[in-house]
Amino acid sequence: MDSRTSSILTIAGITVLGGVLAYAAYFDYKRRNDVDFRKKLRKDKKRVNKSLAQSRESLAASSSKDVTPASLREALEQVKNEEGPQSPEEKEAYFMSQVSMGEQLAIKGPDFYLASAISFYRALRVYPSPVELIVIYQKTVPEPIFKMVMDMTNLDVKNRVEGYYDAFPPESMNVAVETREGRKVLVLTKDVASGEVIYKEHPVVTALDPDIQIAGTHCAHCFRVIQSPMSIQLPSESNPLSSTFCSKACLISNKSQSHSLLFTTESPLPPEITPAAPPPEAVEARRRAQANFVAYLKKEGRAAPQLVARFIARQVALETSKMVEGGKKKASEKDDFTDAEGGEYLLADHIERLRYLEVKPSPEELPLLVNILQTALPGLEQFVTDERHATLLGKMAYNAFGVCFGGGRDNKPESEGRPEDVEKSRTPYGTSRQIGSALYTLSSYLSHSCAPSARPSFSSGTAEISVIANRDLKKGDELSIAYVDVTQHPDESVVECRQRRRKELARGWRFACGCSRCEEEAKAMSTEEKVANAGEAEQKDESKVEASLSRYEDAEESGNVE
Ligand SMILES: C[S@@+](CC[C@H](N)C(=O)[O-])C[C@H]1O[C@@H](n2cnc3c(N)ncnc32)[C@H](O)[C@@H]1O
Repeated sequence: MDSRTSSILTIAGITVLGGVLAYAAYFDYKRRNDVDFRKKLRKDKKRVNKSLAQSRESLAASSSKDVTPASLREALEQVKNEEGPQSPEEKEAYFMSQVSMGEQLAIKGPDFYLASAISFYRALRVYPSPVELIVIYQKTVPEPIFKMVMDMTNLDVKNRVEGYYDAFPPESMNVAVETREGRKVLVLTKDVASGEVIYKEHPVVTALDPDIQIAGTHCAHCFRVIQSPMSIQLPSESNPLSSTFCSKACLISNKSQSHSLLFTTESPLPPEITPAAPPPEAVEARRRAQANFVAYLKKEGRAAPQLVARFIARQVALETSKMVEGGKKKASEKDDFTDAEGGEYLLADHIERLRYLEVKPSPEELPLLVNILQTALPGLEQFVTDERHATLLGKMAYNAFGVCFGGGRDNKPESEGRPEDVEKSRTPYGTSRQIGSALYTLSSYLSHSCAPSARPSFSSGTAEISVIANRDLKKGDELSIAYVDVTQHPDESVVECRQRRRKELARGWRFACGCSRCEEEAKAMSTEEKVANAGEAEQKDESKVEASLSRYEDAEESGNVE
């Protein structure tokens, strides 16, 4: 690995070490708002003493000048196996004790450099802004020690980055992610029979279509049809989107994942560490920020901005829940997104790897979202930069599924925009028949075919996706679904059906379909052409696909990441 690759890897992976860093905002908030905070920190001596003892042990184990890659690997494993501090207070105390230990050991000379590096590395693992800390280390820590810290960081990041597709997806999903012809695809890990459910997956985030949301006919969390006596609504001041829930369980999940942060004035921190009630003007500012964002969502009528907002809120919620002892992911939360085996990978790891379309967000959108985060907890706004926001929108546009029950509905209001601007989601029934959109981790990798080997189904009556085999399939076969309606309609010829679906694919996902059906139909058409002059239609068809594609060519090159 050359030094450039290594530093890119470090920068890319460093946020992984630090998680979403919600507690950075929390530190900041507490420092500014809670005078007792520092006093409490000083009292928390127990954890400090424990980590000092750990550092003394490492010191005894490594008083040698010969630091080999094997000893660095061993040191990394040791640190990773240690039980780290949990709460923000513990993290801060631990951080300070490890930095001070690192400094003292560094002064003792080269025999103690590895032990010193271990301490600095421990501090780095809990610091809210690791990249910033590395810059400080570079200027202040002796060079050989700094190099050891960086070697450990790179090794950890490399293991995590490279090991991802070994751990994900879990074996129980019956598929693996493989790269074929430069694309990531899902490949079966066992034989399946036609009609068999290959895997099921819960969504990461969902957003009902606006008309359904207003009608209150479906649960805003799981999408289940509401049985009227069961419907639950929050008071209107905490429910600006007029969400209806099918059960208390869905209401609680939705609130804890995203609703509370985005649409209520409740504290975004766990009750154990909720600071004193904010002043009325701060509550009012938060409510205004939410109302403005909701007005924007209603005006736009698109799913992607809501999916992005809910995704960011969910990440914040996952991180803040870890701020209290025992607050790691609860068993009930586990199935809500496809967990990687070993549990080392976070929601951010899964989403980070998804490809995205280059999109131009409306300039209004980010400031509105930032305002919601900032008024909920000052400091949270740091998590969404322009680039991150555009990338997330592009990920939603590229990967979201349209959720359709049965064959889908036929009362969705017509979109007013130009066909090429209409938001598209992946569904074999067509976006016009969906009730809402949902993003899944594993299913994001499903590729398209006009003669698909599998189909998405929502047979549980919720947004949980089941992927079902369309025919008998063998281990090693690639799974494909139809992103668009590929059935030939009664009023369409083969040529027209081919043209319609290829145009939709080019507009929505920016590729020219090369599936076996498209190729066979093209061949058959060139024969027909001689007989019935159908070639004209074919040429028109291809030129339309080409026109759609060339419009997006630049974006395709820069927007799709591996
Ligand atoms: C939602 S992503 C699917 C995951 C993607 N294959 C990956 O590498 O991560 C959709 C993109 O996959 C690619 N894709 C899917 N099916 C394809 C196909 N049949 N032929 C060519 N590209 C396809 C296109 O670039 C499309 O925009």
